[in-house]
Amino acid sequence: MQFDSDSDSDGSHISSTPPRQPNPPPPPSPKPPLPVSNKKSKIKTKPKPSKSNIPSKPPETLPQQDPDPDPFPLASFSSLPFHIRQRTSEAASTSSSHSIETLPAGFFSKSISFSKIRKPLLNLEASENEPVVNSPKAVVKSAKKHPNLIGASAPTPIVKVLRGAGEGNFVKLNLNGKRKKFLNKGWNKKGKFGSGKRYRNGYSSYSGSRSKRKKLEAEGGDNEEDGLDEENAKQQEKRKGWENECKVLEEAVLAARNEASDENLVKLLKLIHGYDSFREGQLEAIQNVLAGKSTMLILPTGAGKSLCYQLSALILPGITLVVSPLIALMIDQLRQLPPLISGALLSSSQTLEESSETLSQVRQGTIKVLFVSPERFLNEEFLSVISAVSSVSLVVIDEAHCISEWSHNFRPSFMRLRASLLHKSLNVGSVLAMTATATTTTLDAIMSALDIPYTNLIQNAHLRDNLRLSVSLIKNRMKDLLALIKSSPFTEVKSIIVYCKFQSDTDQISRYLNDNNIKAKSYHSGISAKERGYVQELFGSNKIRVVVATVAFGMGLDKRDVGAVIHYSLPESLEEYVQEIGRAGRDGRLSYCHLFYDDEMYFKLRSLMYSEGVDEYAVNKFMSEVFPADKSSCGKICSLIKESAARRFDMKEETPAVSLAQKVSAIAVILKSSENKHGQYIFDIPTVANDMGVTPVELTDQLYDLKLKGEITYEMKDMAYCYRILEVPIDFFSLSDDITKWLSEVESCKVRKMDVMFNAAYFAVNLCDKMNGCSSADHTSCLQRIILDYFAGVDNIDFCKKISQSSPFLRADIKVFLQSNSNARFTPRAVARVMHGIASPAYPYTIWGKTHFWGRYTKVDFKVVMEAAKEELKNFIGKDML
Ligand SMILES: Nc1ncnc2c1ncn2[C@@H]1O[C@H](COP(=O)(O)OP(=O)(O)OP(=O)(O)O)[C@@H](O)[C@H]1O
Repeated sequence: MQFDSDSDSDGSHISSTPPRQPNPPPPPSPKPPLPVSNKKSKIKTKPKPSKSNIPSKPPETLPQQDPDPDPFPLASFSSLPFHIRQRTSEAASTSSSHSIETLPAGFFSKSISFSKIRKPLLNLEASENEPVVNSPKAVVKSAKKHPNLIGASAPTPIVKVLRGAGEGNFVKLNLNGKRKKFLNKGWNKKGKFGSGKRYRNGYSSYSGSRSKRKKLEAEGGDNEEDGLDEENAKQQEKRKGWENECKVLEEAVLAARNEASDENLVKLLKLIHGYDSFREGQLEAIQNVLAGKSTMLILPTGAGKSLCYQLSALILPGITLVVSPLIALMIDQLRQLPPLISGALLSSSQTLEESSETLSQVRQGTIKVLFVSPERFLNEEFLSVISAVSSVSLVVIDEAHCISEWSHNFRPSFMRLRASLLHKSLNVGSVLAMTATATTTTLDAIMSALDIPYTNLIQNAHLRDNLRLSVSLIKNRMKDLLALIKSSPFTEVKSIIVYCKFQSDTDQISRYLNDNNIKAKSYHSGISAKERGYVQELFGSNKIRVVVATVAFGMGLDKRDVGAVIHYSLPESLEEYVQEIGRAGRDGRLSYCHLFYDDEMYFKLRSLMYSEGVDEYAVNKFMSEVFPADKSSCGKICSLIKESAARRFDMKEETPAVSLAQKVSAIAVILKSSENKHGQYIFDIPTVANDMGVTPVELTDQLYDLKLKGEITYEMKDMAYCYRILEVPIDFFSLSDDITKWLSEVESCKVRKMDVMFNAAYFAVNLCDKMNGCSSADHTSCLQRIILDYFAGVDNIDFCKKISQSSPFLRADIKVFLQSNSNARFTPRAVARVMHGIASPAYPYTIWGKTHFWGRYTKVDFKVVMEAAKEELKNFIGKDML
């Protein structure tokens, strides 16, 4: 659950299942209450939120317009405890020093595999954005034994793509100028290349000729003998050729391993990738890594960062781990791995069997590059397998900006990837952090977390110069877009991406474009994974010309001939803008990036920046949920139930549960500690685990075994974050204060990014003196300068101040609002949200959207509105109450 999804009105939104009264909650007490809740009973008794109250981020002034969720949600339950530690502990950053420890994925390895069973393959953002999650409630029903039970109940297709495992791993390799097909397999365990028998054109054709010979013999065709001999000779020649190529490669790799000279590396580059030379930054990065120097690599999008770890991995003796934020990205990178480099991926969307198989390959040393999600990386089982088996030569942190909360895409689980963990626990040779978008602040955070010295920073300009940038004020929305696409140079462009902020816009626009004879499809996280894959495929094969997408599209997309990127809505930051325009022109050809902007969208998006914030009162409330009042709670495993809807399996009863209980103690305990609803037993995993004296993972293991045997089926409900309390903080108030300040800084940082983005667009259109190549249709020069300044930390981007810092009627309006809703209780933030038209669970649009103050003050700074609300609330309910 994200903070964006809740209100702070009574602080309860921070709790896992806030009360969802139709009416606003009571006002906050002057001091946030100390923790008093009994966690266990709360978990049991918490009401399930009604659907209408499920928190929403969208601006409810336009109810259909749901901004697509950030693929990297800012904060979650799992993240906050983490930050608690970050803020309060000077100690080493391993999980054991946390006040609480979000239980690592390994701890719940079995339960994670359950969640996979429930997830469709390409529900990528969802599955990967789930941090350390367990489902504490399960519904168990004894099942009919059926041989296909698991298959039937486990529809998830295999995500792992183990190279060399089948046809799917065919990759074309340009070896010595010739393009040939291989069944991938490069290095074997001894560090030698695989034998020629994996060469597809070798043995398969060879055996083909044997069968042909048999057939001919049977037919008594004497005259064919000569032809067969000839064919055999050809095949043997081919095989020899392959063996020679292997030898050449092997020698090249060994030469580069012995001496990472420019010459040796260029030779290898040619052999492996078929390129004649390195691009800027690549050679230096590879040489650094091979010399064991941890390196920070900042290269523009599409500049070829992946190649740096691919080649290094081939040369280095041990395994290379690549930590990536999204499964889509991992799959894409795995596909792009040259065939001689054996690769696999591990993610929380795999079944137990799949991940076990991969881990066993890792144990055997047959995997050279392993892609892994950050959650998986922090999994205890994974860490122990990796540290026990292979030497880890290199850890690559892709999209490394996710480490920093000051980036546009903060991913809490990335933050736990710290030098101390990588070097102490895994004895990693070196770390390669890569990103295309990092401001100086973000860079500082990454480099300090990963202990990378500034001498090892390789940085190149942030924009490719084949991108032509332009901006205009949008007036007639879709008509302007259509006119643009139908005008030169866009009219000549084959593949176009149109980025929108809201899902509903993407559907509407794609319909509109199709109506106007432009083949388009929409893409956002609200459509099914299958459909998304289909759209991507259509676009990839040029069967549609335009994809109208939210931020969900494009990460990891390496369609080289995207000729234009159009921003229909203002991106939230220059980082996002740079990332998205980076999808264009990856083939090096001149490509066009047009940005539409307008004040209204800016105000709306700016207001949304405040939808995630929380107040100290809310933080306190959250803390009292996290840490039960019982001081002896150290070591206890607790859970906070997520609001996500439960999924159901189709369950049929055969063996009565009581009979099963006689055989299996877990079931006996479950029957005792669960309520039976329509034949289903609903229980709390941590509670049952505690009753049994086992860990939740042991319990879920047992359940999984029973499921494999077909004894039970079950589904997980009320997803929750599980954590173990390591230490109850002594000073809740200062801790809350720290957390609140931190959250407020993060919020301000996001708002600032939005302002900078708007100001850049405004400057290009209104203030640029149109020199240095800029014109009314081409803003490349000034935008490039603004972007470079921004990433370099030059802070001169306050060109215009559209947001008001005061309003004559604000106080009066707030007063009227409070008076007319005197039965409701508000915090200043809650009032400001109403005035900005931001819905929250306690103040949903369905109720509060009707007030005519809803969204009235989006042009006035949120903080100014909050201050005014605070003053009015003081007058209204008395000074002491705030
Ligand atoms: N030295 C090179 N010469 C020619 N092409 C190259 C070279 N290095 C990489 N490329 C190609 O450039 C394209 C983009 O590379 P890659 O996907 O690694 O970019 P990236 O920096 O990771 O981009 P992003 O940040 O957008 O993911 C790929 O098709 C790759 O094969």
